[in-house]
Amino acid sequence: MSTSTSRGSLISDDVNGRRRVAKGHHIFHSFLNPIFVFRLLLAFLLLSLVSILALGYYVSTGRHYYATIPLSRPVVNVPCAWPQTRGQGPMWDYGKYLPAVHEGKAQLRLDPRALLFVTTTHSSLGKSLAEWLVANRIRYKLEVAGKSLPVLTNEGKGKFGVIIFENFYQYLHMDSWHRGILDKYCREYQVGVLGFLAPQGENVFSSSLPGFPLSVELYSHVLRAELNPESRVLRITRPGDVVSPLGTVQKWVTFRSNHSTYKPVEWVHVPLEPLIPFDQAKSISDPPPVPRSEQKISVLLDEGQYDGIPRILFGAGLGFWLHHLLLLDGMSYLSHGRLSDSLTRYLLVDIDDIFVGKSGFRLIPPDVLELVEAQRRLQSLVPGFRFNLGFSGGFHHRGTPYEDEAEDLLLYYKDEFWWFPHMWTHMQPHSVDNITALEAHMVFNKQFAVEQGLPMNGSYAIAPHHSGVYPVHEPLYEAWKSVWGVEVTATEEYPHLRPPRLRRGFIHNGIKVLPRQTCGLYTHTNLYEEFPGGKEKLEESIRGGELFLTLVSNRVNVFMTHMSNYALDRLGSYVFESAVQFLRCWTNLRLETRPPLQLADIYFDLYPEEQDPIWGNPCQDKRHLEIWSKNKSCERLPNFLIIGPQKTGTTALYSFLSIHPAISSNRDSPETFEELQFFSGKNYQKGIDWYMSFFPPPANDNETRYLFEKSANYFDGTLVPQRVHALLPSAHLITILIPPSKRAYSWYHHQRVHNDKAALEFSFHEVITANPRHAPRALRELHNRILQPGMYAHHLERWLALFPPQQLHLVDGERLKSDPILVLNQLQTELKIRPFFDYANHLKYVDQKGFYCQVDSLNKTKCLGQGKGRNYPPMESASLKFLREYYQPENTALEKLFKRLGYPIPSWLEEELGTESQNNPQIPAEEISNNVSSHWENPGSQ
Ligand SMILES: Nc1ncnc2c1ncn2[C@@H]1O[C@H](COP(=O)(O)OS(=O)(=O)O)[C@@H](OP(=O)(O)O)[C@H]1O
Repeated sequence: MSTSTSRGSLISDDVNGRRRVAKGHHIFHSFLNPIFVFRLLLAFLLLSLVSILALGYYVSTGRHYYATIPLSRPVVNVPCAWPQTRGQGPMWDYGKYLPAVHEGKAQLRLDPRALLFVTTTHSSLGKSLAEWLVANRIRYKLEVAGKSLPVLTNEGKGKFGVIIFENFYQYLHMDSWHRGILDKYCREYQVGVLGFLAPQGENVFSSSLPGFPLSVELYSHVLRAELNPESRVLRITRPGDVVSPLGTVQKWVTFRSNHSTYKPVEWVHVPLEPLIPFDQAKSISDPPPVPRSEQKISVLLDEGQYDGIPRILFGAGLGFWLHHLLLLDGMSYLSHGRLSDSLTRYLLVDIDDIFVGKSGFRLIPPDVLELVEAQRRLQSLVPGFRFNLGFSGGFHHRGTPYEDEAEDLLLYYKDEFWWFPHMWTHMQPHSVDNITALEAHMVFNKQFAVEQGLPMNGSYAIAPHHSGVYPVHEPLYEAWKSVWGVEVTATEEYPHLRPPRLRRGFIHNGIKVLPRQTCGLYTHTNLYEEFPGGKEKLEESIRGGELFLTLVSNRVNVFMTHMSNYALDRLGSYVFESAVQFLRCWTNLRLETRPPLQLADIYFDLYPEEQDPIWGNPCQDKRHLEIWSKNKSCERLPNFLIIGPQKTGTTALYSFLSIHPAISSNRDSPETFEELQFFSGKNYQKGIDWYMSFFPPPANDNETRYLFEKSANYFDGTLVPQRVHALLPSAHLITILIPPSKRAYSWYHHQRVHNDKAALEFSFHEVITANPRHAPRALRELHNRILQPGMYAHHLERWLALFPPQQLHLVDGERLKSDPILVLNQLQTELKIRPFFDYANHLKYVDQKGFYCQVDSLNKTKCLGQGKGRNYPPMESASLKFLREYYQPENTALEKLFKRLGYPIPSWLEEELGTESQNNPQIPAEEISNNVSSHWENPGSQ
């Protein structure tokens, strides 16, 4: 039945379809009609339902939320003197002041490295200076001032391009001998000194600097600062404007001089009369008068005319953001450009999860239009700039109709942007161990990209929550390559999220991983007024703070943002437009952009040393643990390692330890047998999943068990200590030492058995006495490989630089041969292995072999193979004599090392040093560390 009104008539169809017409005067009577009342009620109910549905729609579209946000979004506003005055010249003509060129014509023999003198290793400015150098990848050597000087030259080359003093007074008060050496170095190698004048005393003072025609004054309050646009120091730094307030600096030192060697770099304005605190002013409408002020020099260049050494002096530390830039420029100036970096910075802004977000926090059509506009504005500042959009197709059209409309609009503008894939449903790849399942997710997303005709940037992908990129989940890398042909990704997590300045890149399994930066915006950071910690914090980050310094210090910047950052308040566009404008105002840096693959090539060309990763321990970082497969466990990593060196009895110790019921070794590798040689060779590139796969999975029986591995070439591998320390920082390290001459001889015979050409061609004596510079290559190499590992002290010091002595266990290899039972029993105690296993019942001396061998449960002996305990003629006395002399300095250092660590001196070492007749001096009890091992022969006690 339908109803309609027509000119006062009520026309209705009855149930039989006949049309009934009621005249107007009948209407009143109709009100009393119960059918009419019922209909009215029905109509009212219908109306209510429609209203509820309409309200529901309105609420779900997100428009309501949109209406609640402040009408005024933050508007980009970067005051800057130069854009307005450029070419018009009322202030300065900035057109004239191009970035200074610091490189001179002279060929300077200088390393691009800084020498940084700090007051103490914990002093705050010293720490900030070191951190800033690290962030800018500037190599430096840190020294505590007041101690002796480091070696300054190497083969006629200056080792440092600039000398920095955290406290310049320490340079001034250096003893004359050291000051003389340092100044001589600076003059001869044309190196400058950069110093900070730490304020001394509380009140305003004035004093002269000893030895210089220069006086300093201290001010506890300055009004504003500005740069000298004519300063030849300014290279990265551009005098953007007059700036205040001045960061966290409490006190300023200013400089005064009449000598022409001194030139201002930065000025501050100091008040001429005491300031009236604002709360004491009569009223807001009657603010205190602008105080009269005087300009003082706060950063000073000494051109070196006075004493031949150029210097740059800072009247305040890095608490004032501009000083970060001036420090870089100062180092560049004083090192004649040896410590200069390029002025180009690359910028890529990823918008992850372009379809992922809660309703109400998603883009609506005006946001999309604004995103396109913001991109156009950014393009005028960063040529070719495009937002890089990450998508999970499974979330497409999951918003309200209005939000879905925005996605349609975004896809309409698809060619304006770059696009890259996430997972289809935004799932975390580390939670899927099966490559096929991961590939299936990716294939869905790929189909989506094809259907939508997305202009894929190609070869770049990002994993949701960084999962699987680092710590590496091998199936992700494999699936990425097979489905998308991924060649580049990025993460914030390598080596760790914090501190951001230490984030680095690496290459794994053919995929280049770039470091990713954050701009302070996360999925929930959407409203300017509600920015966590206050909007001032965001402004500070943009205007000289963290975001600004990130852009300055990173040549390649890949930023992570999210879709919701471009909805609501559109903070994402605000932040990047402001940051880019601020950077352009205050620096001469040129911002450029490139697609990810090109960026990755640029990055690894700049930093080739970063290509090889250093695998960290996922269990040492809570965040890493969260994005690590539940099926992986750090219990599958070894507790201790036998690190070598080769030919010292490592196989014997390995096989004897393996008898212990609580100790398990790795399973054999098809290529390198019982040795995995993970940390020392190309296996390291295979990653930690590969390494862990050789160890038994955790047992369910609650029994404590100890895992270990032995690879005898770890001992002298250059990168090995660092790699082991990164993955196994609390591992115990066992090293076995025998006379280095004997080790060399054993290794020579080992090489002959393995048909090493040079070993077969040359006698042992010829090999060890070969000229390391002029001998044929094969001989030279053999010479080095035979002799190098015997530099015991040198190698042990490299391990000790990273591991505490308690984790290093030195085993006397001669004692291991003669009394392995004692050695193993003692080692169990040192390594705190439970339960104790008495080896007396499990090892037996076998005359035929000439060594101890295992005894099995049937009382049968099992000796090591023929390759261990070979028969070869004794070493010629001439070779022995040569080697004793060759190793003499190293053996002397080893003796000292033993004493330092609290070990008794083994008899073979005394023999090698020719000191066996002297009494082994008793080590005072208090010097003997817990590490003392009775498995060392102590001739003193014999
Ligand atoms: N119990 C037992 N059985 C056999 N051999 C023993 C044993 N204990 C120590 N040694 C000595 O170990 C030397 C081999 O050292 P490595 O096992 O470290 O060699 S390798 O680097 O793994 O190739 C080997 O060197 P060579 O004598 O030159 O063959 C042995 O002297």
